[in-house]
Amino acid sequence: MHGKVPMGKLMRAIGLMSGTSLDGVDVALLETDGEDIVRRGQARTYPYDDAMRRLLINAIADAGGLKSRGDRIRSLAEAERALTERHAVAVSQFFRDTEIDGASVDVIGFHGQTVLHRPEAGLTVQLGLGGLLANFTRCPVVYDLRAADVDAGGQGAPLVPVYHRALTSKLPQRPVAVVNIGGVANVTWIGRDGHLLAFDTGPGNALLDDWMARKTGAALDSGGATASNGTVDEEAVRLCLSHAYFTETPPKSLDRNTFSTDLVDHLSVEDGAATLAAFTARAIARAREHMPAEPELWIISGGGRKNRAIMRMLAERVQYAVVPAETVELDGDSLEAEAWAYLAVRSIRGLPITYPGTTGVAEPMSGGLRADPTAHVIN
Ligand SMILES: Nc1ncnc2c1ncn2[C@@H]1O[C@H](COP(=O)(O)OP(=O)(O)OP(=O)(O)O)[C@@H](O)[C@H]1O
Ligand SMILES: CC(=O)N[C@H]1[C@@H]2OC[C@@H](O2)[C@@H](O)[C@@H]1O[C@H](C)C(=O)O
Repeated sequence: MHGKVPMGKLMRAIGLMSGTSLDGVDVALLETDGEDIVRRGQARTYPYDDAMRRLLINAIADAGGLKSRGDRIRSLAEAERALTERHAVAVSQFFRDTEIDGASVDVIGFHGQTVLHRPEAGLTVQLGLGGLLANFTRCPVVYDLRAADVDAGGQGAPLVPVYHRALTSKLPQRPVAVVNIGGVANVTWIGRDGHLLAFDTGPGNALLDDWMARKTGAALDSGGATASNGTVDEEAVRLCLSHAYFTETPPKSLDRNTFSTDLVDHLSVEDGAATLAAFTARAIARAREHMPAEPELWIISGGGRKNRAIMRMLAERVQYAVVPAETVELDGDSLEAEAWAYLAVRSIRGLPITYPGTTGVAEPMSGGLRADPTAHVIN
């Protein structure tokens, strides 16, 4: 049942997200009309192995030399093919693990892997072969959802805000803030009338991950235990927060590698972790400087909600409650994958996915490319 679906009808969509932390493919099922109706289904994560992660790290390094978004220099072509195959495997594993019938899915929303994000130069590059994934999965695929926005002068990120609005439409608190703490952190502010303001706040966990890997060999600071045992170097945090990015008026977005751990290099593992956690939390709190009114609730999604140091430091600096997504019956691990399912349905229906308040485009606009499976050739 891959045919056309009339407006207003629910579609069954799969969302696929591979975020900046390079930890794996998040897969989620959603039933939605692309507007207010959102029925969240099952979700799973399929972690990358070391070889895939290394391929992506090399691709990100090589992407630094890209002049146009279509070029696939050095390791990029190999990484793009491997990434697409890994997503196809994740989809078939997902159908096996959840016993969902793949033929009942109307569309797949495919984020791909961001390897370069320089919207000021009109460039955002997500690896991912939509046509190949459509053929592997035998399902229509919507991909490249950021490109049209950047071509129209937008930031190309964040794209999840319109989904945040749908998810929070029934909550009594307004304005509400939804923060995703992944590799990078981003916030959506939703006003009483549904007005959206969204931007990347600063680092998420990427600096902390890099720090832990370099100092201890661990992939992350599990639960924020190391950061919780350290002392924040106030001067280093002050210097980190003196970066011009924080006073820039949104819309604005970041590349994973905009910030570095240089300013904490002289510290112990624990103090460095505490200082980086404080940098992330205070950069999020500083987002309030750009908001028209104080959010009455802060909902946190992404892996960073599991870092108790970041959560505590953020709660200390904002006026209202800071809660993990689960407190309001959302899933903080699958939210972005769900968003890509939602965005794919909006794309197919020609509904806007980006707005002046989210990416800075002049008018609300849709985006995304659609690839349908090609007919089987019978020899
Ligand atoms: N148990 C945990 N304790 C502390 N931190 C954690 C835990 N689990 C995951 N994280 C952090 O969460 C990050 C992954 O979060 P998430 O999967 O939301 O990011 P992402 O989607 O890849 O990134 P982005 O949203 O920036 O694209 C890792 O970098 C890791 O540091
Ligand atoms: C260019 C890019 O991939 N940006 C990501 C990244 O990861 C978090 C933050 O930076 C956000 O801007 C965005 O992802 C989310 C899912 C978004 O577009 O809403």
